[in-house]
Amino acid sequence: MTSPDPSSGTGSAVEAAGLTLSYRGTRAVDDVSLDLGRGVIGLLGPNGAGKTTLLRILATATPPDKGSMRVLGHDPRSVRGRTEARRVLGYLPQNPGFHPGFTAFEFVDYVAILKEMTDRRARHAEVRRVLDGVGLAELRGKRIRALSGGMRQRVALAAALVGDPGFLVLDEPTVGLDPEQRMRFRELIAEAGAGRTVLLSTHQTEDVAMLCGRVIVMDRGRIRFDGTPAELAALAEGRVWSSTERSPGALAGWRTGTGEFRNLGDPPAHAALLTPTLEDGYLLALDGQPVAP
Ligand SMILES: Nc1ncnc2c1ncn2[C@@H]1O[C@H](COP(=O)(O)OP(=O)(O)OP(=O)(O)O)[C@@H](O)[C@H]1O
Repeated sequence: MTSPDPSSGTGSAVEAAGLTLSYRGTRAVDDVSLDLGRGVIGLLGPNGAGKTTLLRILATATPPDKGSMRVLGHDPRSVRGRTEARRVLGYLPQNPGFHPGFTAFEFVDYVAILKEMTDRRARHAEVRRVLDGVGLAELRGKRIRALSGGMRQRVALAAALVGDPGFLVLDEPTVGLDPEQRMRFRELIAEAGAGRTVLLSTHQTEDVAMLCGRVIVMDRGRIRFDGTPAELAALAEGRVWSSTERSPGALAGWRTGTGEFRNLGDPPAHAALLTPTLEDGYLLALDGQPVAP
């Protein structure tokens, strides 16, 4: 592969400037600029924030109306640049479009064919490698319709890993997984993040807390926060407190299992402050204007 190696130096794997895309008047992505280096980067945001649209743009599945980007040095505005960018990126979409009659092997092989791996022997070796890597060596001959949700997500991840891409785009890969499957999947994502850039969209703040060195919060098409998970949690420092009744200054407050209320917002004087979580910081980042750590 001829693309720059993101593991060398401090160069960003992905650079984007002013990305904008509207759907009939709705700015799904509104002037987004990003530099993504190595590691697992979390993308959080409420429904309709524009996460999927941004991921589709970065994965070269949808061109933006405005703005520019480079994926491992390749500019997807030209056909050649797009082809090169697609060679060095892997994309796990929200709906991977499985043909349920395919086996795991056939599906990943199909994706490898789309990635223009024409040498059958080398391609099949690569399909076996990625399926082994996600723990599906034994199940590669099984039909996708017979696999559990967690196993299907592994097939989708294997497909995204074909060709050992330097940039991996994962759109809500842990949705619908039970806690054990989610934990297993986190192991695979963390492994995939070693030595490459992984952009992980999720609604699970816990995924971000467990996996990511950096988190980006998006809302209404714009980036509201970009920093470490600890910095996101710290936005709620001094703004989470417990009380015996719901406080009037609380943006959110609920009675917990202990009978005490846990409140988030503007605390009254002498409030019994609690340690904030990443979710508290996330909710405050959504509530306010763009915030810097
Ligand atoms: N193909 C489309 N046609 C029209 N509007 C769209 C299309 N795709 C997305 N949108 C709109 O763009 C906005 C952003 O949607 P997007 O799916 O990117 O958000 P999201 O953050 O991924 O949401 P979710 O977490 O629910 O997946 C929403 O207002 C959505 O309704």
